[in-house]
Amino acid sequence: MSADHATTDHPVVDAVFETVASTAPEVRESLVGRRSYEEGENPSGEQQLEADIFADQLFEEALLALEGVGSYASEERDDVVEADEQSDEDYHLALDPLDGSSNVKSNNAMGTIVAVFDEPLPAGGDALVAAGYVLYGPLTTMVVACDEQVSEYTVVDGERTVNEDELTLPEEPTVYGFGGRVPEWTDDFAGYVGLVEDELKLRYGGAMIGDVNQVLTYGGVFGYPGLRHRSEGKLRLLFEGIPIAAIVEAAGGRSSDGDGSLLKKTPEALHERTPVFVGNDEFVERLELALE
Ligand SMILES: O=P(O)(O)OC[C@H]1O[C@](O)(COP(=O)(O)O)[C@@H](O)[C@@H]1O
Ligand SMILES: [Mg+2]
Ligand SMILES: [Mg+2]
Repeated sequence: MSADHATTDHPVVDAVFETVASTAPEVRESLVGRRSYEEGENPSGEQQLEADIFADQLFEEALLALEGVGSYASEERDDVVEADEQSDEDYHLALDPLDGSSNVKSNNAMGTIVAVFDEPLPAGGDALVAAGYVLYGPLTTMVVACDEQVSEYTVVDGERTVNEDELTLPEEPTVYGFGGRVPEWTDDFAGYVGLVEDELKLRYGGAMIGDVNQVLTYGGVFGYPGLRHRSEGKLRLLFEGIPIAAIVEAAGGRSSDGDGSLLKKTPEALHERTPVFVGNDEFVERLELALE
């Protein structure tokens, strides 16, 4: 990190997150009047809100215009979009423009997830250079992980200010949140949840970014498991799993697909899904033992 700790040693990464921060207020404002569903579905077969599509277009335009950004992929579109000019040095971006967008209707927290790779997409954790997210909560905050360092910013009027430049998971975990309907959980996973319930407090908001941010703040574990009728779970490896894994691991925690780190995985297809678990070491390790 550079001396003021606000930026990284990668100018394009800095430009990407500055642009994400400067776009965030517009995304927030755009939610007014865009809370209804569109006719179509996204490539994962989920209904899209007008806000999902609007945010995707805003980020695509703003980020592809940056020098050094070679391509843009998002949860809301089938294929990768390439920049007009290409170079071997380019970075490639994977975004979940609105994570937890079903929370827009009920006015609960949601986020934007950004992953920066140095290889064309789909790429795996070994090609990840930086990852971050914006959380649209009572405040707008942004967390960025790069070079094993995690910083948290407050975003006001599109400008980011550092709150914490060495964010780490608290050593004494207190919260957990798991997605999927309980009858859809496997017996092994349900058994693990029984143990977690004895030690931690349930906090589940239905937007991965909100739920993961709680784990980063209070310590604990978040997961969206493989389900009885969908063993790959719900979350997308490229747009959700890999970036969140990178942030939590850089903050001193651990990630897993139930078997090993999500950062060891490379998606074969852009919209591939995976079970996702992140949090304090001990809870993710026990999860892997429970699912063995
Ligand atoms: O409503 P469920 O099944 O608990 O699912 C919640 C999960 O789905 C998601 O909303 C999926 O993300 P999108 O809103 O980007 O599709 C996650 O943020 C969240 O963890
Ligand atoms: Mg999402
Ligand atoms: Mg989304």
